[in-house]
Amino acid sequence: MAEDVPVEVSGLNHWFGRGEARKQALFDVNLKVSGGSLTVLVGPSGSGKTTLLTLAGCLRDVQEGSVRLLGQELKGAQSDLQRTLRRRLGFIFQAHNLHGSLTALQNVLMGLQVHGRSDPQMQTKAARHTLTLLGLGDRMDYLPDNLSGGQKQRVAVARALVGNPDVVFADEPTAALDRESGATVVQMLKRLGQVRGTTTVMVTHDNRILELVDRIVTLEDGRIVNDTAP
Ligand SMILES: Nc1ncnc2c1ncn2[C@@H]1O[C@H](COP(=O)(O)OP(=O)(O)OP(=O)(O)O)[C@@H](O)[C@H]1O
Repeated sequence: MAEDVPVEVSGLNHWFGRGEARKQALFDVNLKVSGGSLTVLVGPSGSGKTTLLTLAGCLRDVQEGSVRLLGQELKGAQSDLQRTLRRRLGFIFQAHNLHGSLTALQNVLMGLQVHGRSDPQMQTKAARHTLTLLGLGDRMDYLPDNLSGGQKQRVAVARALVGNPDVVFADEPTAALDRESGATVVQMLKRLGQVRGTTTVMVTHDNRILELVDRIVTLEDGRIVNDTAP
C-alpha cells in the first residue's frame, strides 16, 4: 500500500545549470520513508538536502531516477497529477511566506483553501484549533508584522498542518524557534505521525531536536552517507 512507504526515492540523480556550469547535486540517492515516521535530513551546507526535499515533495521535476510519492511516480508526472498530490502535502519553509496583509488566522485558512474544503465554519474551527495547539490562541487576529519570528514560524507550521496532510515536507522549521518551541513543533509532528499516520520529512541543522526524531539521514556531497535511528 502507498501509505506504508509514502516516499520512495530510487537511483535519484540531479543536476543544476547547463554546459560548463552544469553541476551534479545528487548522486544515486535511495531512500524509503515509512508511513507515520519523522525523518530528518542533515548534513553540511550544499550537501543536497533541500534539493532532495523539493524533489520528493513534487516541487521540482525529477531528471533521472525515480521518486514515488503516495504511490505515484513523479518522473514525467503530468501537472494535474502533481497538483492532486500537492493537495495531500503540507510544506513548511524557512522563509515562512506569510501574507503580510492577512492575520494569523487568515493565513492558516489559506492552507485549507488549497484543499478545496468548503464549509467556512468548519475551516475556521480547524484553523483556530491548530493555532491553539501551537500556542497561538491569543494571536489569531495579529498581522505577521506584529508577531515575533518564532510566532510567525508557528503560524506557518499551523498552515501546513491544518489540512491534515498525508506527508509534511519541512525545511528548517525550528531554526527560528527557541528550544521549547522547536521541541513543541517536532513533538506535534511526531504525534501526528502516531495518531493520524502523517509522515514528515524535515531538513534541519538543529541538533537540539535530533533526539526526538525517528530517523536521521545524513547527506554529504549529494550522497547519503549515514542512516540511523537515534
Ligand atoms: N537553483 C540552483 N541553481 C544552481 N545550483 C543550485 C541550485 N540549488 C542548489 N544548488 C546547488 O546544489 C547543491 C545542493 O544544494 P542544496 O540547497 O540542496 O544543499 P543543502 O544541503 O540544502 O544546503 P543548505 O544546508 O545550505 O540549505 C549546492 O552545491 C548548491 O549550490
